[in-house]
Amino acid sequence: MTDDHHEHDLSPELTEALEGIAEALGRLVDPVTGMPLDETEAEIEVGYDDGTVFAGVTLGYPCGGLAGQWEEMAQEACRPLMEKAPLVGSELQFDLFFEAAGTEAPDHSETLAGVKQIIAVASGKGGVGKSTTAVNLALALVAEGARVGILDADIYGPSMPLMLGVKEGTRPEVEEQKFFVPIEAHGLKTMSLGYLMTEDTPAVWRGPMAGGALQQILGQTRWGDLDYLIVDMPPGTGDIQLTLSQKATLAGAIIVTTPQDLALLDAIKGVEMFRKVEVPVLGIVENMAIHTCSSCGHKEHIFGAGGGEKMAESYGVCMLGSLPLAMSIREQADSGNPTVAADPDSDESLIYRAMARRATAEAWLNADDGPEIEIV
Ligand SMILES: Nc1ncnc2c1ncn2[C@@H]1O[C@H](COP(=O)(O)OP(=O)(O)OP(=O)(O)O)[C@@H](O)[C@H]1O
Repeated sequence: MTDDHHEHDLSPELTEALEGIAEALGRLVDPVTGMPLDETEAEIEVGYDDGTVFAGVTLGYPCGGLAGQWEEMAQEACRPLMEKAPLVGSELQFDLFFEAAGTEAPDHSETLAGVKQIIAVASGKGGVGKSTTAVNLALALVAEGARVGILDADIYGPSMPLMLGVKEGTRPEVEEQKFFVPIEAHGLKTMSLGYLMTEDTPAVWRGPMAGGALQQILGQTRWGDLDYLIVDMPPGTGDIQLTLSQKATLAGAIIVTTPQDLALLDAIKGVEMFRKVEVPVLGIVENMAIHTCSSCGHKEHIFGAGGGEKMAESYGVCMLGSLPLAMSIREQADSGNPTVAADPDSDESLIYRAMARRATAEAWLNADDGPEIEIV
């Protein structure tokens, strides 16, 4: 697509050269999806003004961490054209943009109207590090350039207030007697059952009532404009999880597992549950997969290597990545400053960021194929 802003003053040679630039950009292979831009819904815009070629690529997932790589790829692909008449002597200014695809959700309440995609983070069983992963993935999306909210729907142990360093006893503001205002932490809009529970209430929220409570908290929070709302689901694959998946129009689900056989079997149940309700599984995260010895740095697959990968392959889902069992991940989460917020360029943070890009890229590709899924 050629920007027609200045087209009337462009010579036919210049117009042709700019079209060549657009074509060269269209052939670039997106490092995250592995697809040439031409085969995706990426938008390419090219314009020219006073010795500068302006080129922009808009992707459907946030990708700020790869902006430098894109710049190099674009400059290299366009160089042959930039070195030839009529562009020789001009400069190429390249910009990478992001625009999340919206999920059509006519049944959504007004509070969710500004939310483009809801993504669930789930696990087949408890204790695999689902909440830690959900929080770090949400922060990773912020680091990549998205507006993100997170709903802690873990009724059995809402750990988010602690993990995000929200002071005990902080309660969300209530507007018009029925809307919660999310609490901001580390650049995220957050809402948790933990903000509403007191020592006496947990029992009331659990069990059969929980599904309704979650539904209510999801719909009664004024999320505002968000690219992604991450829902940290309760562990397991029972009725509560199913209800939430059916009632909210989910753009996709991410499943967290550890590499042990039993956890993997439970993760398979998770994949099957989402498939049953036609929610696309965006991928599997393998957590606590490798142990690094804190004194000698030796790395070991304590539960055996490749379990998550094999499972992902045999179920036709994407393996988003593996996280090590790392003292830093636990300590940072437990002290209210999760890894990606504490050190966005550490090795572990880069893994979370790559996984976040890949998962949202999957959601983008899914949004392209055919009709939106709507379950009521
Ligand atoms: N990769 C990791 N390395 C080290 N510790 C981790 C890692 N991931 C999570 N943990 C730690 O494991 C514990 C359990 O994690 P978390 O609360 O995220 O699990 P969960 O699956 O959400 O649990 P539940 O289902 O009980 O809510 C926490 O103390 C957390 O800090």
